Amino acid sequence: MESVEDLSLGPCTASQYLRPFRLRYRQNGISKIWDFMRSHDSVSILIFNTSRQCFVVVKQFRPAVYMCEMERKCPQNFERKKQETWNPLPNSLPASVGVTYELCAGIVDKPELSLEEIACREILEECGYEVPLATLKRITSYRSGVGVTGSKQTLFYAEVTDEMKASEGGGQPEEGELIEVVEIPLKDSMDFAYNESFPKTMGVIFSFMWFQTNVAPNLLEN
Ligand SMILES: Nc1ncnc2c1ncn2[C@@H]1O[C@H](COP(=O)(O)OP(=O)(O)O[C@H]2O[C@H](CO)[C@@H](O)[C@H](O)[C@H]2O)[C@@H](O)[C@H]1O
Ligand SMILES: [Mg+2]
Repeated sequence: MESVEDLSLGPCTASQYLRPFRLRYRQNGISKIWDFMRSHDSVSILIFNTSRQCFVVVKQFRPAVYMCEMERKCPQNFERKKQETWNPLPNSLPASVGVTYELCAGIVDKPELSLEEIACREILEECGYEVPLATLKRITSYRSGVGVTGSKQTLFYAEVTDEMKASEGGGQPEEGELIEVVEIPLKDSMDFAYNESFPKTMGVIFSFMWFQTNVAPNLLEN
């Protein structure tokens, strides 16, 4: 699917996405420190296409996932030899080890927009469906990466039909996004959720299960 080449690893000294800090504190009289990162909150959306009885999810290359595999297979690349410079990395792993299945999602980085507005924009940009704001259903919110970022993720549900398809989706090319839209038939969805050979986020697994309990029993048999 993807080709990833010319890799090199460098230090992250200033980022608009991640800001590392160390907190010193005393808890019940005991002095402690904790290292953490500030990152954006996010929204994600479980999309179900009723015309085709399938979930609409996205698939994309995630550098963080790819580099976990890199560290597992070639730990020497993470040695802090010349941390202040860019160290070239061998092209030893296929890009596919860093590709994950995810819910359509986006970071919350526009204070002037509501979470629902951000969610609707992401659905259009990434998956190509025009979803009316009022039809979006909030499922719940939860904390992710509680040891490191603790950021809040809010999960929505959107029902779409083929008639609501306005574009191919795929993300914003000007932001470098390269997203594949994938349809998972409802009948295969629980097998997919538990099949570890399809790397995926917890959001996919949880929301597919939520659907089984909360939506599937109300679907008309056809
Ligand atoms: N660390 C980084 N380095 C460089 N560029 C970056 C970056 N983070 C974001 N970007 C840029 O900002 C864009 C953000 O895209 P989205 O708003 O779709 O968020 P995304 O779905 O990637 O992650 C959001 O949603 C998922 C799913 O909830 C969360 O896991 C995730 O933390 C949250 O950012 C990326 O395409 C990229 O251009
Ligand atoms: Mg996204």
